[in-house]
Amino acid sequence: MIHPGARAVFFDAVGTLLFPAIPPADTYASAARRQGVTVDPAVISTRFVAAFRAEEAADRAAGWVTDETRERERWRRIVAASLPELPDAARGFAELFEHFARPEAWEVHPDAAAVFAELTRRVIVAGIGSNLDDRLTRVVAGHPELGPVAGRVIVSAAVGHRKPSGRFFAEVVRAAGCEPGEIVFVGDDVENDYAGAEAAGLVPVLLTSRDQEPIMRRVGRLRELTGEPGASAPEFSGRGERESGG
Ligand SMILES: O=C(O)COP(=O)(O)O
Repeated sequence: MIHPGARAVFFDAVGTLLFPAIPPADTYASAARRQGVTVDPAVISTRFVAAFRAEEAADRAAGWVTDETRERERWRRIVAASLPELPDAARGFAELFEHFARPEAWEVHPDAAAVFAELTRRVIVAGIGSNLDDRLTRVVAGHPELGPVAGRVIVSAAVGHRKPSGRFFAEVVRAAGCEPGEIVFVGDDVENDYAGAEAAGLVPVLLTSRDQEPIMRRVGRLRELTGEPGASAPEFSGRGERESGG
């Protein structure tokens, strides 16, 4: 799946390399319980997805512009919309924002170390391109197996534009230090990762267990990127949901 002329591979973070260790809705429900409120995680999940999509729609309308302040505001609004019954909304947001900044809140895809080792062997540069904010640096630093990408973590809040903006992918190209067509971008989101990278001239690969037409370049699991068929190892999808949770 990595074409012969490739000189760099950049990975999306959430849903590709990193997965919430606990389903985000359960983490939200625990935050509510600490304030004496019981909320069904299934209800939280439905509200969360709607709030997450609303924030994405607002970003699209604003030309995908972002920064650290906008990211905090995104998550403050998503927490408020997911847990409207919290007596102390500010406390709930602060606890959840901090929770997802901790390395132990996340699991690394079990294929990651083997894939990075193979990229190193082929002298291919590896990095991360994520819509998460500055907290990602702390999360990556807390997982030794992410060491090979730790020096090239590109987050949209620092770039000033979110995926799928071409401005974001231009920064990936700059960090990779080669031509767009020499960069493979791997992610689980059809619009933000696959279509965004493709429009910017990078070579996209979708990580998905579903048979999605007309996506031509896809892998069922990370290991297939460097040539190993997925069938030899059990499927890994992470215990958490696709969205980062805060
Ligand atoms: O959805 C998020 O906030 C995390 O973004 P990512 O999937 O680009 O890492």
